Parts: sequence; structure tokens; C-alpha cells
Amino acid sequence: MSRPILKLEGLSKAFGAVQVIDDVSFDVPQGTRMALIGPNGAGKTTIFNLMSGVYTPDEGRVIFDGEDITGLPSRKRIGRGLARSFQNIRLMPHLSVVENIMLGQQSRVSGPGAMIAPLGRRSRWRQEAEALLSEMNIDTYTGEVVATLPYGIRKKIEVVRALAAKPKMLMLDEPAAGLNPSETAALRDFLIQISETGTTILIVEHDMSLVRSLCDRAVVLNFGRLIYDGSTRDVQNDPQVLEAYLGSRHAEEAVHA
Ligand SMILES: Nc1ncnc2c1ncn2[C@@H]1O[C@H](COP(=O)(O)OP(=O)(O)OP(=O)(O)O)[C@@H](O)[C@H]1O
Repeated sequence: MSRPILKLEGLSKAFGAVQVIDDVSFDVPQGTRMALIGPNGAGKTTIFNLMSGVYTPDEGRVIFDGEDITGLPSRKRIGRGLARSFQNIRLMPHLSVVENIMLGQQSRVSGPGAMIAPLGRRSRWRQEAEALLSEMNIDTYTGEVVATLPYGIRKKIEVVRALAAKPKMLMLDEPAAGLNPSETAALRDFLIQISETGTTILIVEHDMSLVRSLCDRAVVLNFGRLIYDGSTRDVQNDPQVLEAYLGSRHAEEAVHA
């Protein structure tokens, strides 16, 4: 197995009296596609927030690409190569597709004028954003205003915007939420295409058939604890995972999908 690009070591986080994450450790090997799953409220988004620097853990460490980034602000983590797309689309709806991609490049710019540098009309940033859209085969939409596009296309653009930061690892929070089956299949193929360029992918996703067709390995959380770390082929037969899902609205999917 390749070396881990990300290591979570004994992460814990409480909100008030509630222990939301409890001593969670796992590795993400470089170049893999891995899933982080679990019932509603298990702590998946909180783990993403700890990884991306939205929250600081009470205990434990986040090691990315050999460096301890536990105390590093979010923006600097993106600069190190750890990028994230969010559960709900956060594109700028009134801007064009290419302008949204250029906003994703900002983490690579520093100094005076950093916020607007990429938005110059003929800048090398624009050329690079256009090239990225072309590489990802969605350049038909380059000049379109985001608000006018179908939901499935906007989800792809959200992923491409995260890629504009040139990440080593991409964290995706429920990228298939709200997509129909053909849009989901297109997104899966798109994510495989991205990972084949060498980008590591960690995905939070409730759609178990997408998880199994995209990822080899899954880690499962329940009540903030890690209860499974292994193959996606065997996950639905694991007794602890079955117990965690029983009674939840995802039990059917987990067992039969
Ligand atoms: N900022 C916060 N303050 C207090 N409680 C929080 C906070 N963020 C999350 N929680 C609680 O932590 C628990 C885990 O939430 P989290 O959103 O990480 O779960 P999840 O696995 O992502 O759930 P879902 O699948 O529903 O998105 C929940 O009980 C939630 O209410």
C-alpha cells in the first residue's frame, strides 16, 4: 500500500458535554479513493471540519503529507494541498463558470491584490482555469452564468473549483446529494478521472452503491467512534456496521444496496 498522505491520530472533540468525536485514528493512503460513512449524526462532517481546520481538536493530531497541521488555519491547509468541497453548493451563482473556477485559484495567490489577481480578463489564471475545464470535459459551460445551469453540472463545477487549488487530496462532503442516477454515474466517472491524475479522494457519502463503485476502502463512524476500517466489499456484512445502521433510515441501503 502507498504511504499515507493523511493521518488522523487519536482525534477527539466535544461540544459542551457531548463527545462528538472520540479517539478517532485512521490513515488515507496517497492516490486512493476512500469513503467516510456512518449514520446521521455519527460525526462525519465534524471529522471533515477537524481535517480542514474549521475546528481544532481537543486531543489528537492531523498529519498531512508528513507535516503536523493540527493548528494550521484553513486557508494554509488549502495552500498545503488539502482542499474541500462542501455539502451544499457554495458557488457564486451570478458569476460565470470560469470566474468561479478562478476564485478557487486564490489560495495559490499571496500578497497585495491576492483576492482579485486571478480575475483579470486575460490573465494566465483565466487561461489555466479554461484549460482545467477543458481537461475535465466541461468546457462547453465555460462562459455560462452558474445560476442558469442544471444542478448536476453545478456539482461538477464545485468539484473543479476545489481542483483549481491544485490539491494533493480532495475532501468531498456528499457530492451526490440531490443528483439523479444518471447524474450520479456521471459524477462517479468524473471522480475516477480526477483520481487517475494522482489526486487522493476522501468522500462522505450516504449512497452506498456510489461508495462501493467508487472506493476500495471505507471507514465507518458511529456516535463519534471508528467502528470499521476495511474493504467496501465487506462493509455491509460487518456486524458492528449493521448494528449501527439498524433502525436508521439508511439501514435498507447499507444492507441491500
Ligand atoms: N458546532 C456544533 N455544536 C454542537 N453540536 C454539534 C456541532 N456540530 C456538530 N454537532 C453535533 O455533533 C454530532 C455529529 O454531527 P455531524 O454533523 O458531524 O454528523 P454527520 O455524521 O456529518 O451527520 P449527517 O450525516 O447527518 O450529516 C451531531 O449530534 C451534531 O448535532
